[in-house]
Amino acid sequence: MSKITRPLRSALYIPGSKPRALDKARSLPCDAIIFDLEDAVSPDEKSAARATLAGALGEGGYGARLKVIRINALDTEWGKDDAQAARDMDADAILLPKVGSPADLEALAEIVGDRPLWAMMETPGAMLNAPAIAAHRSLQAMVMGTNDLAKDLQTRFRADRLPLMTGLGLCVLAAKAHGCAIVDGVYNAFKDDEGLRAECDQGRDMGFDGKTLIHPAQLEVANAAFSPTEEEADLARRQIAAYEEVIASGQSVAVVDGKIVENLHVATARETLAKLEAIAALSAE
Ligand SMILES: CC(C)(COP(=O)(O)OP(=O)(O)OC[C@H]1O[C@@H](n2cnc3c(N)ncnc32)[C@H](O)[C@@H]1OP(=O)(O)O)[C@@H](O)C(=O)NCCC(=O)NCCSC(=O)C[C@H](O)C(=O)O
Ligand SMILES: [Mg+2]
Repeated sequence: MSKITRPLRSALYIPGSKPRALDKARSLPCDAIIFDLEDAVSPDEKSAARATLAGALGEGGYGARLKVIRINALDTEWGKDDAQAARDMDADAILLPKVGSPADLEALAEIVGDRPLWAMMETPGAMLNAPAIAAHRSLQAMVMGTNDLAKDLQTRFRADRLPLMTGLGLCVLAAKAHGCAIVDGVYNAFKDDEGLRAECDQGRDMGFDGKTLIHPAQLEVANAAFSPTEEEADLARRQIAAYEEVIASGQSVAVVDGKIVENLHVATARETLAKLEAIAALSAE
């Protein structure tokens, strides 16, 4: 069971320094907003961005969207001030970049208390320490930082992300083992819908809950890719019905479309329908 039960199909980064984008986000169809104080904000704008973000969150208006603040790492000149400021802002979680071990999360927890934490998974060390990071008591979600990971691994870009697969897989395993949500990395070419769709589909197939995004134009593709399809919903309903029928007749295995359906498949089918309901509830707000 995941520590976050609401949909996380789309998590849009918004530079904390851009009032227009901060305002626009109040009407965008994203499941989560990552208010960024790190890479999307230049060094000379860092402290002004902190104040701008505090103002925007104080004003509110972000509705049911999950609000996450990405601070700078604690070993930077801005990290501690960011953490103290974020502690007092109206947000659902604080996202720490460049997490290397649970000690990094512990250092943040010392400043922000029991606020829920998210971790950027974006270094080779983080991939190797993923299970220990996922086990931290305050951690609710992992976010892949595929740009930083590719940089540290000195990989070349490949559409199939083969060089990143080991890291992505390790983080998915660690997150699932500890009930954390996990959101895939960004797709930099924000005008390339086909490339984005392919990467979202790959992430969905791997078990990611959703995708981090850098531009509003990417929302529709990600929301669709991480929503159950009509065919999946129809199959789920038929599996549940067929299984209930065989159980009533004293058996334990049904067959639907030539494939066996056991209690574990029914659990997945129920999750599919629950996810659809959660998405519908979000859209209705
Ligand atoms: C990529 C951008 C710099 C493009 O900006 P811009 O040229 O302004 O785009 P548009 O003119 O097409 O914008 C149209 C309108 O949409 C608003 N907008 C744009 N981006 C966003 C956004 N992210 N959230 C909300 N609203 C947004 C504009 O304000 C326009 O609005 P309006 O004028 O009212 O029509 C820009 O999109 C951008 O800065 N994106 C975010 C970049 C970012 O956050 N980067 C850091 C996160 S990624 C990362 O760090 C990766 C990770 O750590 C890793 O290691 O992989
Ligand atoms: Mg990064």
